[in-house]
Amino acid sequence: MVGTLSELLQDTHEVLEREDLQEESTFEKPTMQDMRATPLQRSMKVTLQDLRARREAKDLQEKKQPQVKQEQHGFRDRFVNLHLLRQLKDSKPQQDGDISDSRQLQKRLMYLQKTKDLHEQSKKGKGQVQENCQDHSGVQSGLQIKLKELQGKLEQKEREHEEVQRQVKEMNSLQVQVGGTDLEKHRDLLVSENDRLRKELQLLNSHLGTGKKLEVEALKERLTSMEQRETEHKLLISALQREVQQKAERLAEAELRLRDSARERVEEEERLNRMLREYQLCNQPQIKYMVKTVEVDSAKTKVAFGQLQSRNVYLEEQVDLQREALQKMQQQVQLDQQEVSKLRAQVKLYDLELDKAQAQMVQEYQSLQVEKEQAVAEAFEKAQGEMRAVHQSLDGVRKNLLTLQPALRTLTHDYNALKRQVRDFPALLNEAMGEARLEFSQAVKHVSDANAELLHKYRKELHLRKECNNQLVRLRGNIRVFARVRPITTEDGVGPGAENIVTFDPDDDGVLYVAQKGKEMSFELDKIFTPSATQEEVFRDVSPLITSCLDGYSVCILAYGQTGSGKTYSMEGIPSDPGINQRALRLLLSEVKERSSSWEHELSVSMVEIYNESLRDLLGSDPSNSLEIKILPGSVGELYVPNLTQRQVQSMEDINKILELGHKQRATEHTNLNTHSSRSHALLILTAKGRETSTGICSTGKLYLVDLAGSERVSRSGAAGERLREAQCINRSLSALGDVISALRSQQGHIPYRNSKLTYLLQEPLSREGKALLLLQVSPAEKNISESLCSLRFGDRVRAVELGAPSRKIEQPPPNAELAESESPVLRSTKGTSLRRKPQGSVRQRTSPP
Ligand SMILES: Nc1ncnc2c1ncn2[C@@H]1O[C@H](COP(=O)(O)OP(=O)(O)OP(=O)(O)O)[C@@H](O)[C@H]1O
Repeated sequence: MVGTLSELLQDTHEVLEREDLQEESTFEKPTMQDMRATPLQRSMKVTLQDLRARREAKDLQEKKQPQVKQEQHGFRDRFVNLHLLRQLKDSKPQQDGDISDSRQLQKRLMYLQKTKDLHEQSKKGKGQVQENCQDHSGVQSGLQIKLKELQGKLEQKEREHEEVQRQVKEMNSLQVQVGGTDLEKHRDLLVSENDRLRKELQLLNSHLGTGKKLEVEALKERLTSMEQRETEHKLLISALQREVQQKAERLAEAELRLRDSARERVEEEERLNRMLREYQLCNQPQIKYMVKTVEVDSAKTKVAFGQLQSRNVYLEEQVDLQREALQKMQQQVQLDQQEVSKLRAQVKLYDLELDKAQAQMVQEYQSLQVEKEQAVAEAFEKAQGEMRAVHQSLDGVRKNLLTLQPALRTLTHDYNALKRQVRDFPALLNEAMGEARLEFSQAVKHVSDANAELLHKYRKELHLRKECNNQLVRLRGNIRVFARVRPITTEDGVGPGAENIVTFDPDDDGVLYVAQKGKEMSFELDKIFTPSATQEEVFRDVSPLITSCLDGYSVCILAYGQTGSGKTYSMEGIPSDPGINQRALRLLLSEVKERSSSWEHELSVSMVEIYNESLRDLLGSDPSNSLEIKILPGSVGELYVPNLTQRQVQSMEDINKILELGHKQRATEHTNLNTHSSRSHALLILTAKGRETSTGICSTGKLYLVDLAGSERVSRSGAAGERLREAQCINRSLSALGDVISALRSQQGHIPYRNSKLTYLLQEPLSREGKALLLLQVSPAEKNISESLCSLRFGDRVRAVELGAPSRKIEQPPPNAELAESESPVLRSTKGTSLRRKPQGSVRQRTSPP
């Protein structure tokens, strides 16, 4: 039994080790499937492993059952052997009372021995069951206590065994005293058998002692690990409980047999008593002697027997107690069995679920396998196709390579050559760049030289063209048209309206551009003065015309333009920078001086104003007097202005006084457009009478310097009342001027000079006998664009007018010069200037202009 328990523990140890290994193998080496499995699959797998472990534990228990059965068979065999031995002993006939006593004693001894063995077996089985229960319930302390109790019981049994041995020795001594026969031989055999059994018992006891110690140590060692694996041990508990149940059954069977043997013992005693009585009846004397002896001995034996009986009763009580414990254990076992059945049912459920999960997993695995195989097959086919394509392209590439190799060689050759060229390229490039730069600079220089030369030639040609044009203009008698563009002033204000819209051609001083609504209009005139042109520059260009009056020409310079365009600035100028009027007088004075060696000149100046179509003498004592223009009596349409003041000028002082007086008397009024806007036409009329000292030829030239009134529209000036009338008069006179120009341009037979005082007064210079220059004053501001364009268009029309070759007015000296002088209207009167008179002897000589 001890060996069986050790083996059982060993098996348990091995099972646990196997489980450890399985756990290690399960948890340390997850397969690829585990890694790919879903959480449900993993949990199912864990459950499956748990169930497998439980099933293995169950299998182990089932394996243990044959061992237990084998042990049961061993017990049974031993019991049968003892029973046969007892029968064998019993089958020997008792020859005498001593033998019968000894047999009875031996029977008793055997009975006691059997009882002891059975008790020990039951005790061992019970102890084993208890140990197993304690072991598998995991209650170590209880196990140790039970172990100690068992050890105590074992010691007690050993003491009882020693007591029995002592009684046996006493029986042996009694037997020696009785003497030996065949029965004694049987008795010796029984004794020797008894000794052998005792030795076996001692051996078993020693095994039990050492085995128990080893088991306790092993159990202590295993206790920690068994606590950790409580769940797995429960399975073992159930298995062991089953084993306990079987052992309990076996114990019950042994008890039955024990009862049978007790009954047989009673029957045997009765049979022996009966035989003894019969024997006493047959052999009375011997029996008598023997009875005595037996009686003597029987008394002692009876005492021993009584003791043994009391002992037996005690043992039976113990057996009953053990039986009760056994019944409790059986109940516990039944409960455990119920638990086991529940667990089995659960296990079956788990098995079913496991089977289902396995089936599902297998199905999934198969479907996945199929998908995988399909995917692999498709990928394989695709890869094969791609491989084929790659092979084909590779073949093509190989062929191309073979064909391209010569080309590659040539390309390599070319590449090397190109590489060399590239290497040499920077040097070549630098060289070429240097040469190119040199050539380019030379070419640029050449071109710039050529350009400069061309420009020079162009300018020269332009100048010549101008000269020719001027010559032509002179020959044709065209009215020359100059334009002067004033700069932007503070009076133009700020903003878009004050933007400059006039630009110029840098190479041609006769072209001007006006930008209107994104378009650019060009105007070609005889000369254009930019805003930067000075009074001196303007005067320089008009001075030849001015000096021609000393030669007997009638010359007029008209400043035309809208209010504020700079007419007065150009004609009068400012004190620090005088205009054409003062400069002209100064020039004429200097010319007169220059020509004084051959010519005697007399310069006289008149200043008139045409205001509201009335002619007023600005140098007269009463400028408000209106003068009339009349035809000189006795002349052919020669005009003169009666009572017009003429002042001779011989010096700069005279000029300044005259101009100051005239300026002071000029009517100026405020308007919206110009704070000092001239509301009248102002005319400075210079008469240059000359006589050539050597020939006596006289010349009369006239210079009309006209500062016209503003040409703006009435609505724009905001005029009303008196101002409106002024504006209407101004416009009417300017309109008359335009009509005269148009008539002249179209070379009409009738020129409407008399339509206004202005044109009437300017009849001579605006006729074929005079020279005229129109100085257009232009405002560059965007807000004045319409007036500027009107002025420029007017200038365009004027420019087309051909007056014809001008004529000098010279007079041959009369035979009686004194008389002639006294009768000359020019020299005779300072009052009443003769504008045109043809006295006898005077001629108008057409000459080329100087
Ligand atoms: N070339 C110029 N350089 C500098 N300032 C100029 C120039 N032309 C005109 N101005 C200035 O423009 C303003 C108007 O000029 P100005 O009085 O001569 O105009 P206007 O045509 O005579 O006007 P109105 O017809 O009303 O008499 C003046 O202040 C004048 O000094």
